Amino acid sequence: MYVRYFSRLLSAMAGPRPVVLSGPSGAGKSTLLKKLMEEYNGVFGFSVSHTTRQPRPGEENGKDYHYVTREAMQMAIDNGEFIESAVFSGNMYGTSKAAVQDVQAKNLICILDIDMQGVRNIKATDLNPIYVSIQAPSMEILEKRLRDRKTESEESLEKRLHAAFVDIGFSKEEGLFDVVIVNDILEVAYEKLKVVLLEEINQVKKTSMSL
Ligand SMILES: Nc1ncnc2c1ncn2[C@@H]1O[C@H](COP(=O)(O)OP(=O)(O)OP(=O)(O)O)[C@@H](O)[C@H]1O
Ligand SMILES: Nc1nc2c(ncn2[C@@H]2O[C@H](COP(=O)(O)O)[C@@H](O)[C@H]2O)c(=O)[nH]1
Repeated sequence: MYVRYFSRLLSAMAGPRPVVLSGPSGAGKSTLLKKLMEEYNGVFGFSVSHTTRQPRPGEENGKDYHYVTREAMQMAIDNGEFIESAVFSGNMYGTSKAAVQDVQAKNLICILDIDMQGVRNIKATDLNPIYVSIQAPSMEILEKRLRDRKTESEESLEKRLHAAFVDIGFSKEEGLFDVVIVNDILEVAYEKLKVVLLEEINQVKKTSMSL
């Protein structure tokens, strides 16, 4: 009984486990993440990554990403400011230590939206997140979603589809992800995601109620 009590106490003190959302570009990670943030106000916090890609219309510096030059990003990486970084579709992306700490300091569930290289790099850290892979139902549907989003040039689209092909193979690797969710019907995928995160959501709600 005491063992269970102390292990619960220790896990509450450690704060909620972060969540890694990964999967091909266009699979629906940002869409699902946005729904979580809207439904659970004050439960989740987004780890704002750095990137060297240009902002898309509607994206905000400091909210969607920290948009930086290659030189600034490389310097920060060399200074040890990042827990992981990767080159994706010709641009640099990375999770700074500060991005994660900012969210964890508020005792929120930290969500990282990162590519497969990031997943492998995070595995080598002590972050201990829940790893969720979001997949589209097929390559054809993925391509249609990416084209319809109208954010990519033909060149960028080709690179992203190639990365997606590799990603789909890796997502089947034993033990890499805690769960793989196929995002076909959005509401169904969202319900599945909530079930996976329920324990952490309840922990944050309970802690904030007792404060
Ligand atoms: N279940 C779904 N059914 C139909 N369209 C969807 C579904 N989920 C997402 N979409 C649409 O597909 C497009 C890609 O989704 P989203 O931008 O969330 O993908 P992503 O995985 O975050 O991509 P990236 O890694 O490039 O940021 C968006 O236009 C979104 O509205
Ligand atoms: N390894 C990392 N990957 C990241 C990070 N931030 C985003 N990403 C991934 O990049 C691609 C493309 O994103 P987009 O916004 O240009 O469409 C996508 O798979 C993201 O998950 C990061 O900090 N590290």
